[in-house]
Amino acid sequence: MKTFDDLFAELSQKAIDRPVGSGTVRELDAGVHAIGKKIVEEAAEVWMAAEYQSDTETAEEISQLIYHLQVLMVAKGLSPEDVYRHL
Ligand SMILES: N=c1c2ncn([C@@H]3O[C@H](COP(=O)(O)OP(=O)(O)OP(=O)(O)O)[C@@H](O)[C@H]3O)c2ncn1[C@@H]1O[C@H](COP(=O)(O)O)[C@@H](O)[C@H]1O
Repeated sequence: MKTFDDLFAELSQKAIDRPVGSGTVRELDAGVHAIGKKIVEEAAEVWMAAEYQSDTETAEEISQLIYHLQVLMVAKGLSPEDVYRHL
């Protein structure tokens, strides 16, 4: 099972290797404004799933929100430690 740190390491490597077909590379190229919009969209989907859908669907939406937050972190050059120090 993939953890937060595993995914972050994978996305950071994608940003360096830039493999063809990577959605992460596409999203990084779209820029912070586009990534921010995706985060807002996914956050709303988490909210709606929590109110009206199953726990499994809610967990899936949360995973997608985490993914887009991580893409933003990579775009901004932020590490997990930069975030953890505020927890
Ligand atoms: N965990 C994720 C992940 N979660 C969400 N997403 C993206 O976020 C989108 C969210 O899906 P939705 O159905 O909510 O959105 P949608 O409107 O249908 O999608 P779009 O039209 O906006 O692409 C998905 O289509 C994916 O593009 C993810 N994309 C990639 N990953 C993981 O990131 C890693 C790198 O992926 P690549 O860069 O694509 O190789 C791999 O381990 C992937 O499993």
